[in-house]
Amino acid sequence: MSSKEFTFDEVTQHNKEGDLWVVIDSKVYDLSRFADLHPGGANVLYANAGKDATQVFFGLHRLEVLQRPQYSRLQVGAIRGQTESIKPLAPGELSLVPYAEPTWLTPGYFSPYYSDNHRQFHKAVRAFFMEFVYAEAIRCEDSGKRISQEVVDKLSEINFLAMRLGPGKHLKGLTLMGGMVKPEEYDYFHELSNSLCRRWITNGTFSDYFTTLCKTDAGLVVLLIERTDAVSTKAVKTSYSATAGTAFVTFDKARVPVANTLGQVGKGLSVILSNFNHERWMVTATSLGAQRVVVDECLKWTNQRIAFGKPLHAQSVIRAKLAAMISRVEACQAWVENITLQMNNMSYHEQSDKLAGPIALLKQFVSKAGRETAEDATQIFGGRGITASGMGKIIENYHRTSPFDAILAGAEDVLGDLGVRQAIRKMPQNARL
Ligand code: HEM
Repeated sequence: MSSKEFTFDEVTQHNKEGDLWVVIDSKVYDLSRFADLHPGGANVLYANAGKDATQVFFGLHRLEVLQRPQYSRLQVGAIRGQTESIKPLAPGELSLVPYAEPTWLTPGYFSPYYSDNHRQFHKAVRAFFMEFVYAEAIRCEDSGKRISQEVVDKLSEINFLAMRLGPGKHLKGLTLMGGMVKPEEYDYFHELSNSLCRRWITNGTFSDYFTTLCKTDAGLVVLLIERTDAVSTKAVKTSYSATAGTAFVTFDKARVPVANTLGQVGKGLSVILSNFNHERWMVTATSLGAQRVVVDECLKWTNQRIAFGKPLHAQSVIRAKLAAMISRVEACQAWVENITLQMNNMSYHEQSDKLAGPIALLKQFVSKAGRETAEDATQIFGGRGITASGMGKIIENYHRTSPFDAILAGAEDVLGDLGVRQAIRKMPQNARL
């Protein structure tokens, strides 16, 4: 990238085919030779030759286009006396777009639930994911390949997978996030605060061990089955993720040591059910993180996309959609945080008794809200919301993958039913109108 400086008058001289410069956010690009290669065609570039194309550029491209090496090298200098104002977030940096972050992370707002330690922890985890995981996750989603051992090792270094199991005695003696939080102080709000970071499930195709519910003459039992020649897996293509490793697993006379029995023989179902509340809560937390990203994308897009001379948000129908999605994500956040507070203060058995119903209803509500938001966002982005690259790629991804949240750990209808049945079970005998 050149550090040369130009006046705007100098740029305006380069205004024709074969000698074509534009200014984007104070930076000067020489597109003379690129014009014929431009995916959007040469004519649109000729129409902007020698001009400041910032607005028109951001109506059609994501910022990341300019950061790709093959395009960043088209920059020949900058306009004298001006500095760039449009920058990507640094790792760990918070979005300043309204509602893109929950209030506990927004300067000037308050929360009864989080301490400064939660905030520092969240910042460090977010920075870690941006620095070490995000690029790899995107690469593997495109290729369907297993994540590298290097990233797995990085995650192990901070004991991320152990933290994903929630607070508890399994954390004893571990150094969490480089010592940022003591194992005995790690709580469900720390875990919730991780939810703004994307992650993927590695199972089936990549697993070394399979936690399996088996039917025996003595009843159901859960076994930890090691991958051997007797175990084969076949990748299953899904609409939600290439890196989820979803697989069809076949066991052919696999033998398992008695020591690999989880729980008691005949009580297998209890073992499987024992994790459900935490898993369902975790799904609501990750859905919430994704919904915030969608709000951030939609507010930016409706602000920068100019149609008929006005930003998209000049249309009341667009503002109504934004209002609905903001309200939904704030409602979800408030409910998730309330449940998280209960989890922090209840024993495992109290949680099983008092929270199974509320968590089931919460998950139903959050995943439905997510899918409504996915629909609204797709309408706002139009054709770009259904293309997997370019401006609407995150919306396309969320619209395609949000049904995952509606199914994983219990489908919406089943959870709604469970929530109400739990409430009915707890009705006082003498309750009358
Ligand atoms: C440094 C300057 C530019 C670069 C590197 C660039 C690069 C690209 C790339 C890579 C795409 C493919 C879509 C994507 O990945 O988002 C694209 C699409 C497009 N570009 Fe550019 N572009 C530049 C400037 C401009 C300008 C000044 C205009 C003016 C109108 C323009 C109009 C378009 C259009 C109309 C499309 C198709 C968009 C769509 O189908 O949604 N580009 N450009």
